[in-house]
Amino acid sequence: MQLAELLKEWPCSVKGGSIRVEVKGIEDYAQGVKEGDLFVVRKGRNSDGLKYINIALENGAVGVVIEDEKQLDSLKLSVPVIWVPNVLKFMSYSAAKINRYPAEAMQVIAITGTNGKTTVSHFIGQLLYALHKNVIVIGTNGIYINGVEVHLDYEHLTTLQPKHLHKILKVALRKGVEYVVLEASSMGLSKHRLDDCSINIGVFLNLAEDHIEDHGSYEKYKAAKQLLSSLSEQLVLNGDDSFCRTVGLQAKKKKAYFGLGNRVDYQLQLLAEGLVSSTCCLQSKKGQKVFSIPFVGEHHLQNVIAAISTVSELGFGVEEITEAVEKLSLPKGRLEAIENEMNLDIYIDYAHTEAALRAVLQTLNKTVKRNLIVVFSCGGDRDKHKRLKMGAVASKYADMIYLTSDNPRSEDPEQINAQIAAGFSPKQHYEMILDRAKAIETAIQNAQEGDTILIAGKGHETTQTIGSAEIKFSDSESVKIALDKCTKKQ
Ligand SMILES: CC(=O)N[C@H]1[C@@H](OP(=O)(O)OP(=O)(O)OC[C@H]2O[C@@H](n3ccc(=O)[nH]c3=O)[C@H](O)[C@@H]2O)O[C@H](CO)[C@@H](O)[C@@H]1O[C@H](C)C(=O)N[C@@H](C)C(=O)N[C@H](CCC(=O)O)C(=O)O
Ligand SMILES: Nc1ncnc2c1ncn2[C@@H]1O[C@H](COP(=O)(O)OP(=O)(O)OP(=O)(O)O)[C@@H](O)[C@H]1O
Repeated sequence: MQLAELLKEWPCSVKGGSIRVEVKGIEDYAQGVKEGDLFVVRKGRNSDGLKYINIALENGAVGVVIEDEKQLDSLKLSVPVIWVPNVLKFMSYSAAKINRYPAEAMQVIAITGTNGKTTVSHFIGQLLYALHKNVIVIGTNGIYINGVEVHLDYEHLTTLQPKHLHKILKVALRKGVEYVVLEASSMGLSKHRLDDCSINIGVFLNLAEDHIEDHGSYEKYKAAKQLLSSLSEQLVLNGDDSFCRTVGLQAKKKKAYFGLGNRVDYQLQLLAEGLVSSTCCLQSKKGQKVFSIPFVGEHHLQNVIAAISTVSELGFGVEEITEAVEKLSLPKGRLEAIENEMNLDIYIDYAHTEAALRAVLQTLNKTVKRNLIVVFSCGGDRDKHKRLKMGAVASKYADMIYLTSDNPRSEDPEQINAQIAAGFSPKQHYEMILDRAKAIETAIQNAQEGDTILIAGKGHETTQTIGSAEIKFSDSESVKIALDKCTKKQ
């Protein structure tokens, strides 16, 4: 696409060079610039793109985009210098336009909330695939087309940067994908990563305190989440959550509420709960239906009803949707059971917020046969307020707690754990083993037949960040190694 064509509908000022050049892509990482790309100068937390203009030009940049108007005069370059009021918005706009707006040709569902985004996106993906639709799911756990993970070379974020997202969507469209399910992180929304995604349905799950340091305050975090409302044509909202209700009240557009409580368009009532499944009744404008869900626990019911209502709003019948629900499975690292010969119930779960830890412990508390043992810690350099609260929640349900390390980053994990332990009840049994693999091994070694062990916080993750080093680490691998050692000893 010609630069002149790209800039036609966008407020900008241009100096120098020719705008009759072909633009192939948009890039804000100078070392990643390819011949024909526009380089976007962005001031970040650690650096300033201004320092890297020469690298971008050497790599073949055909124009440089800036946000600081003063630089229009100070930068003397051989290529056009383009001033735009907001480089993040421009990156989204131009990535969509250069790739010919692939999202417009598909149905796009974007999901936000503090907890459950990955789970609900995978549920929606699984339901649509079961209904014979081609679907791409993009989020924390990676990119999946029709349930199969696609490995691509891109910066792995929950909400992808537009420069990657629209390229991926263009390829997906070519492969016949009709539905796109995106996780909308608060950071992604506030950085305008989803501005040009033609979102058909915006789904609001819940809101709890999280990412406060990233945004500066809880109010700003809330405001970032709320941005999804204005980006979406239609909303599907959790009627049991007060923030979601407020978003719904303020939005003058088509909306549907879901929930376990009253005054919703899609209500899920729990009729009976077994060890691994629940029998539920769905009441909606489309009628009533009793069916089985292959999970127990309130948060799972909330996630299932969020997925059912979204797919129903896309126009599918309740009968076919509920049939598919019976075959749903949880994404990697979400209450993932690890089989073993020691008669232990071992689970890995991505719970790293107070609400998530409560949800998963309440669920396990229903099925635990003997002691409930929890191995966890909290991440360093962020959300310090949640440590004491997570300690209190763990202590309410756990018979034994192993405090360990969970991406301590620049903080001392011992200090992090002291802040968690401040929330424990005075009688709480606990031990601190900072080496996470060792903590997992000790928990398994000391457990007795019938015990349940929850290893919380890292879920599907494959790294542990200690200081500035990113070390390879996986909870599921560590469990398998520990089980091997313990069974050999027996
Ligand atoms: C807070 C945030 O949005 N950070 C992103 C941001 O970093 P930054 O603004 O600090 O950039 P910087 O490193 O200071 O560099 C400034 C500029 O110089 C450029 N540069 C820099 C160095 C260099 O050698 N060459 C170069 O060209 C950079 O590309 C950038 O344009 O720009 C970087 C490059 O585009 C991103 O990698 C980085 O995301 C990081 C990886 C990140 O983890 N972001 C997290 C906070 C995030 O977005 N997470 C959410 C999930 C949160 C949730 O669960 O809600 C997500 O959606 O994944
Ligand atoms: N509806 C829910 N309410 C509370 N907790 C939940 C809910 N759904 C899932 N969880 C808990 O949160 C954890 C993370 O779930 P999931 O990855 O789906 O959420 P997420 O919003 O994508 O998280 P993140 O933003 O951190 O990537 C789960 O492992 C589970 O412990």
